[in-house]
Amino acid sequence: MTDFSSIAAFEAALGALPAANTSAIAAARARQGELTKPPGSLGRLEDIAVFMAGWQGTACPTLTRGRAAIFAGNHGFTIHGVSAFPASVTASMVANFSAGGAAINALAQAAGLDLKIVALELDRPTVDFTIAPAMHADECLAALSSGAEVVTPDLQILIVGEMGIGNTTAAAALCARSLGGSVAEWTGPGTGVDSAGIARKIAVIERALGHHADAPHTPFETLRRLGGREIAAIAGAVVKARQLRIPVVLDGFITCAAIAPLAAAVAAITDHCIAGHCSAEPGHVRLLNRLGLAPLLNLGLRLGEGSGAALAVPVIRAALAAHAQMATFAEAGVAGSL
Ligand SMILES: O=C(O)c1ccc[n+]([C@@H]2O[C@H](COP(=O)([O-])O)[C@@H](O)[C@H]2O)c1
Ligand SMILES: Cc1cc2nc[nH]c2cc1C
Repeated sequence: MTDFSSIAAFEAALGALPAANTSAIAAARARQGELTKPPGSLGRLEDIAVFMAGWQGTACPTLTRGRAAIFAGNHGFTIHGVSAFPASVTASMVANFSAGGAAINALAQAAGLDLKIVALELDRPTVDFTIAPAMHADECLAALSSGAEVVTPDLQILIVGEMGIGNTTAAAALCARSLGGSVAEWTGPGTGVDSAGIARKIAVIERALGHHADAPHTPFETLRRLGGREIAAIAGAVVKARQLRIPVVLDGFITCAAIAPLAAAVAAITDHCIAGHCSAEPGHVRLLNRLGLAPLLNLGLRLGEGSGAALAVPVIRAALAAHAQMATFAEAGVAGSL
């Protein structure tokens, strides 16, 4: 059984996003006001505890069952020389994930997360989007469903990450198409191309946007034409997580770009999302601003693999520990005001 077996099913899911539990939010906010600290002094930690309360539907949320889901895909437009690495690295890195040797293996373990790697037809790259849609509708639906399938109801948080040589080019195209602005504003070095490489990326994206200019501006059509399998899988996972009221931690530029087409149509799609970090890829800070998300960390990462999102999980867990374990003014006998 696939979750998104038709375009209508995906659009219906996007049109019926559940909201957080407002009474749990009010109870958690009230508890924050009673804890032994000046009001607001734990800054974002307070907001995180209240956010988690809203999605778990309880005043005192916990975080013991989290999953990092990393989606991998290959892109047809890599023939145009848009990455500092060959497309074969996508499959090689998937083997490295399976062997336990990648950054995300170490960081997921350090964060106490279950790690799930989903390689999406790496032997069959998407079509070069400068000449045709990257995916057929059924391929895009299959990718959306692959993302949804990793989201099980037992999870208390979902970390999304990706691996796909060339995918900063797809991400920039999605941002330009969904959010506007010049292609150059969304285009950066990715894995480390030089200024000539960035100029090549801009030219490739402009050709793609020109080719698809008359297509409908729906989330599905934008993902299908300009995205990739790993990108559509992330979109599917984020929507499925929302249906199950599971909060999502987004990683870098590509994971955020995966939801840009959704956010352009349904701004509330980010309500259950936390931006784990701000990537060094220059378009990411611009994209976070457009999505209305403030990143938890800013460590100069530009790796992908869900690395920055996994790093944010211990901060979220610490926010819940403070929320659950601190004494109230009444319990500690501390004066709560003048
Ligand atoms: O997460 C990010 O912001 C990020 C920024 C730059 C590169 N990446 C990773 O590098 C790959 C894409 O870079 P590129 O140069 O091949 O487009 C892909 O596997 C991403 O996971 C990821
Ligand atoms: C080695 C390597 C590891 C990666 N992890 C995510 N994107 C990547 C790109 C490269 C090139």
